[in-house]
Amino acid sequence: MIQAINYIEQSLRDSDGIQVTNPATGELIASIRSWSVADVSGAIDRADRLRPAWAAMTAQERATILLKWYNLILANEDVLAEVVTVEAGKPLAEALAEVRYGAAYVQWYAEEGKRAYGEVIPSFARDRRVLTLRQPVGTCTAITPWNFPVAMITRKVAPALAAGCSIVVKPAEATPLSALVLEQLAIRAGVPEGLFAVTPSHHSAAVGQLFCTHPKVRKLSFTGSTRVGKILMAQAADQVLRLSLELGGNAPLIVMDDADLDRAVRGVMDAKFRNAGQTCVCANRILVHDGVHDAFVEKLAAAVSALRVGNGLLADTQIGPLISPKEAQRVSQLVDDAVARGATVAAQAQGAPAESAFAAPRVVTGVTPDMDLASGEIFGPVAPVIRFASEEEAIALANDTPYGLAAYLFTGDMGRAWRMMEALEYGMVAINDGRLSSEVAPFGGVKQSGFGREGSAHGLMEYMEIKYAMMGL
Ligand SMILES: NC(=O)C1=CN([C@@H]2O[C@H](COP(=O)(O)OP(=O)(O)OC[C@H]3O[C@@H](n4cnc5c(N)ncnc54)[C@H](OP(=O)(O)O)[C@@H]3O)[C@@H](O)[C@H]2O)C=CC1
Ligand SMILES: O=C(O)CCCC(=O)O
Repeated sequence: MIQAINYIEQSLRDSDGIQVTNPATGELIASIRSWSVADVSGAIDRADRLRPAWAAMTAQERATILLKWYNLILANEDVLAEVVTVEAGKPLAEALAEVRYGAAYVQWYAEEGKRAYGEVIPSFARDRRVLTLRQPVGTCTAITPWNFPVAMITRKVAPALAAGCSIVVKPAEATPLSALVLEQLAIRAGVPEGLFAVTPSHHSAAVGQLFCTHPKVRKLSFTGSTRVGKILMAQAADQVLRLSLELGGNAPLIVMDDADLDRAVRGVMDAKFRNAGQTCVCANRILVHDGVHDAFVEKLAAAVSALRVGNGLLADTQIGPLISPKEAQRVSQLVDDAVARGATVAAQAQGAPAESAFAAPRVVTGVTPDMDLASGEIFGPVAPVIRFASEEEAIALANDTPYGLAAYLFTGDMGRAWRMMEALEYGMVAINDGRLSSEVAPFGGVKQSGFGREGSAHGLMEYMEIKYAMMGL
């Protein structure tokens, strides 16, 4: 932490700043500068002034700097992981995995930026030539959440910089420290100071509005709740601003009666309990075929009861706190409501201190789709189990939600896997596995989970425009 504090010294302020606390202990970690809307506006102007020189560089020159940034992130991975753990709560091993995952986006886009090819299209006339080129969108903005304080930044900033854009980022108020360290490492790598600017602010709504209305801004990329995504989309209409929205999810995880149950349990442990259930791709409803329901629940209950809950800095912790005591209370209320309506807590891990940000990992059976535990995004370590009797019913239940981000399917029949994968109305489907996130793959949703893709070659195109050039001979 001391090294991290050295990196971000300039951002540290007295008690009037943003108070960053450790969710595991409630302790104050740092008080940092909260940017005013006028200051953020100035940061956008500056990023816009620096942009043309950056865009004029070759992709290879930008790649060299991005690869330096990648190496600096890895060289400082322990520092960054500790910052992630103390500000977001996730266990140190998971924090380190996030830092490496986040760094991988920087490496990927350093390389992919060199492949932003145009086309020569067979012409519509003998005396005309038709071509396209890819050009950077311009000055971009991003708003990021607290659940992945490193990776949600790098997967927006790396493609933006690789494409030749500048970008101003407002991180979540709960987790600005990782973002500030990333910014300092980027500057050390050679990214001109201000081209990628981090502007933590108490005034999230006003900064969001500024990002949508500042005349120099050409794009906003947002990861967070569907509620805020809708506000931003409405605000962006006035400027016809380009948007990428990565919003909430309600991921089904379907276990068919021909599935390998041990594999399915491992899948739930990955897809449900990663980051204590606080990811938008976390399995939110475990749909289990009648024929294997009891056997599956028994295995899942054993695995969940054995989870070790505690402070993320302790070596054997598997489940850290939620981001705040309020979130833990909200998750408990969802479980209480389901139980009052007939559901049962079939298993619970021990060790979550009461009246804190910790929430006990639980398996809840007898859940029906009308319960809030099944219809909303839980964002906590609770696995609600819903029974079904046929493939058709599983698909109908899975698709019966306004969300469409990720879905998981466990089956031993490859024909069924293909058929069901096609029928699931989701941007991402994992078959016989609980993890699908990777810098090489396009991450994103359909329906009210948003639009746009992050990662892969598609993620670069979010920061580029196609220009069509026609030449008469
Ligand atoms: N898709 C995903 O990855 C995520 C989904 N969620 C879902 O959202 C729920 C609530 O989480 P929460 O953190 O409140 O998510 P939010 O959508 O409120 O926050 C995400 C980001 O948006 C900012 N923000 C908040 N209000 C506005 C606004 N009016 N205009 C512009 N930016 C705004 C936040 O800033 P600040 O924090 O500084 O207020 C933060 O940087 C979770 O329980 C979960 O269901 C949450 C996080 C990530
Ligand atoms: O919850 C999120 O928004 C972050 C996605 C996590 C991932 O990349 O897997």
